[in-house]
Amino acid sequence: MIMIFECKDVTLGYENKVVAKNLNFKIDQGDYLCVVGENGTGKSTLIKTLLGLIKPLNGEVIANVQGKNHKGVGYLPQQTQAQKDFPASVWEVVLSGVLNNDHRCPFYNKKDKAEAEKNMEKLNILDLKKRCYRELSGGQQQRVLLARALCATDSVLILDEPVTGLDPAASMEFYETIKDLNKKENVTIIMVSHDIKNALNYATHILHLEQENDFFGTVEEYKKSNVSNMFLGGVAND
Ligand SMILES: Nc1ncnc2c1ncn2[C@@H]1O[C@H](COP(=O)(O)OP(=O)(O)OP(=O)(O)O)[C@@H](O)[C@H]1O
Repeated sequence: MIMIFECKDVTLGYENKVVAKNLNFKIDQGDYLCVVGENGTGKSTLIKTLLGLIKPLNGEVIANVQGKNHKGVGYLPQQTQAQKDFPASVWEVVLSGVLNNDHRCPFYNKKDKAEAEKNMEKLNILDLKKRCYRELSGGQQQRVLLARALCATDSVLILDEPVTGLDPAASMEFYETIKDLNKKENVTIIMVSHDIKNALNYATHILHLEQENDFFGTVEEYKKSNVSNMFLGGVAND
């Protein structure tokens, strides 16, 4: 098993504010982890910490992230209204995914363009190439952002509440796409979600953040745990 992330006794938070304490968990290549929990329990703070955007207040975060062509993680942030209105073409949005620490030159080369095209094909959005991003539906926008994220990595995707605002059909389509990337291409998935039912359907592991009562384990272990019983009130066994 190739370890991708490991948190050892990690305390998450900001200056003078502890958000979560004593987190211990490990994510291996090919895992599909859903991070669940009530509002404000630190899910987004954990994501920022895994991405290295903020440092843990205590403990150790070990990251072992390597893509095929690029280093790093593909990241799909929570979309703000301003991002939804971004005035660029689909092609420009996807292509910008290749820009990372290793890419110091502001121009795109042939390899970059081939990578962007390949990921658009994979996500079935080649026909949207010339469209303006802000004129797309929510589901189409998420596919564009996913193609963009895949330009940054082919090994780890981090998604923060990716189906928020999508209708049920678009949500299911999105989940199926993520499932294919995980199962067929062994992409490690870390997804923050409030959609617990689908988290339990698709994930291999659950990290439930709750003050003083965090849980980490497989979906099967989670379904049997006290944390899930209290949180779900029976959904786990539906
Ligand atoms: N930049 C920041 N500085 C200080 N405190 C912050 C900052 N960002 C978030 N917080 C606080 O940290 C706590 C955890 O926030 P976080 O966004 O990680 O929770 P969450 O579980 O993702 O919530 P939600 O489900 O509502 O998205 C909250 O109390 C929040 O107010």
